[in-house]
Amino acid sequence: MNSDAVKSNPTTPDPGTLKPGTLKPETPRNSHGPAATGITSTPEWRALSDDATSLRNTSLRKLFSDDPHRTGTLTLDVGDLHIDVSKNIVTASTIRKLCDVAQAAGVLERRDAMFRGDRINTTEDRSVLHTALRLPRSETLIVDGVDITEEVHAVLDRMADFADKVRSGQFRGATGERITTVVNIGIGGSDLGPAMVSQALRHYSDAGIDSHFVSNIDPADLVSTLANLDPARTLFIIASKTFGTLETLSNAEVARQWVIDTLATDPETQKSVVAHHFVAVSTNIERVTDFGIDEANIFGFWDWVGGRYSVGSAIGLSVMLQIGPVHFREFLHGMHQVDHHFRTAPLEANAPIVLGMLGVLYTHFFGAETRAVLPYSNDLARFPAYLQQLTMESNGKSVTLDGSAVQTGTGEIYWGEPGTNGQHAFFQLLHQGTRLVPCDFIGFAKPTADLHNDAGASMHDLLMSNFFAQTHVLAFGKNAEEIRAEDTPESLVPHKVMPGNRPSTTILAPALTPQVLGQLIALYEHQVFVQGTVWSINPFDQWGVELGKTQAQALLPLLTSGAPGASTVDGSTSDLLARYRKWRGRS
Ligand SMILES: O=P(O)(O)OC[C@H]1O[C@H](O)[C@H](O)[C@@H](O)[C@@H]1O
Repeated sequence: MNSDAVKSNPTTPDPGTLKPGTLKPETPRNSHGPAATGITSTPEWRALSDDATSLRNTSLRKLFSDDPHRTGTLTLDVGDLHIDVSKNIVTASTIRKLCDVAQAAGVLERRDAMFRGDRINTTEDRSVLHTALRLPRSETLIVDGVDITEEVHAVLDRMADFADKVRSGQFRGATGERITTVVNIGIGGSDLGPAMVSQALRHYSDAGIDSHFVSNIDPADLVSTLANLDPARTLFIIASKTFGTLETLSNAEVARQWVIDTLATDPETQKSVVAHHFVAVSTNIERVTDFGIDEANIFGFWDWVGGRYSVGSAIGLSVMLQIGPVHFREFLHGMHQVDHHFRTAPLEANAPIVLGMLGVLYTHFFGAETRAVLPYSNDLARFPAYLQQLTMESNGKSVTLDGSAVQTGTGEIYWGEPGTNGQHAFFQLLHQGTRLVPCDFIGFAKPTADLHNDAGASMHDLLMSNFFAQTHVLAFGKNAEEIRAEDTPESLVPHKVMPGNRPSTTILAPALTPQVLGQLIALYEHQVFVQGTVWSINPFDQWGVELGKTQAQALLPLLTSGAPGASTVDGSTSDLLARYRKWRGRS
């Protein structure tokens, strides 16, 4: 390994440990061993590594004063999104090097393979075609002899027809009442996407339909949701790709009983009551019909749509019912705009590539382990949670596509809260803590609704002044000299120093419309793809969640009785189970 490679090795001790005030990052703490093969042994990676070494010794203050045109060059535009990356610790030359690495990793070839429908999800032998869900009707995509666009639009048309009927009152409950409440029962990708979008686009709700989302196996979720609902006016959507998920099926069974108990006057009417109050979204028609939902009430999708990539499929039915087919199509159009951009924009202007690669840069060369996503929009409160599944279930992997151990860190940890709430909670650590946390700030010029305080100030302006102030302060801070100039007692100066040099990306859009939300989602989806390719992992499987599920099934009998099987669990779990049984009044 030459000296350049040593510099790029994330496990090589770095003399510049993180000191408050300079934010020189400590060596990344991942322990994946020396980077001997794959992307980290390419000349492109070494060039990036050299650049990162000098970047770690500079500051955003210096970068801004060295290049007055910096902001002009370090911005990207995609659809309605204006993305300012100038407050990242990079130069235009770094962006070129990041793009070189992406190219060397085969991002472009793999991207084209994904859009073509190649089976790039190799561990499940599946195509990855969530991008086909938002193809316009006019664009043909044939995979394995099947006209994918036609299939997609056939389902969209059925959804639209159903949505129109429910929204207009043509489709009614078993007793003839209008449907005014929709409860989506699903979990993971069958919940987080529609729940997030439903909240984000609540101001597009125009047919008097109230949406609820039940996901947790914790009965508190279903109980609290059903408490104030009228079954005669409620439609349940059972959303599950596999229709085999314990949480969803248990909640669905209880909901079905609740409806039958109230509305089915005799056993003869049960079937028709279920048909009036239950529809399903799934790829598994057989299981849905076994559950008792009529085939006519099933909206299908395909195994080439990953759960966490499925909000543009029939999984979005609850959203379509709420905002209507026209706005739902605008949402899909926004996603398609970013798909098109990802396919066609030159590397350095390609927003998903640049943003995904910034995450790679901070992960490998700045010791960052997390990325905060901070929407300055209360309507986007669930966006960070949605992104957690999208990004972490996708890229939380430690073996490469060929099954060997990864030689690099993978999977940024995503977290966040809407602004300004986060400012009053964890921003202290962002500003003065010892960790480097790259932040994505997302804001909108126009409010969904505005109010004015006694001084006549627009509350949306107050929100957005915080949005702009935070990225400025994170980047430039306030040094000791500036603090002393304010007559601060010397003993307080070190406490008040704001180190600055904390990177952030600003995503600004005109308004939170269905189209803009679609753009935001696709922007993050494709970042995940870019990173997964560079790390040589499969972002489209999720084997790691299976063992916990089977273990829970195996443990279930031990929650009731300590008898046979107790000896098969470890001492800690066994003690905890005994205490649980005791507190539940069991033997
Ligand atoms: O849609 P379903 O088949 O019910 O799956 C719901 C969720 O459960 C699983 O555990 C997966 O980890 C998720 O990727 C998936 O979205």
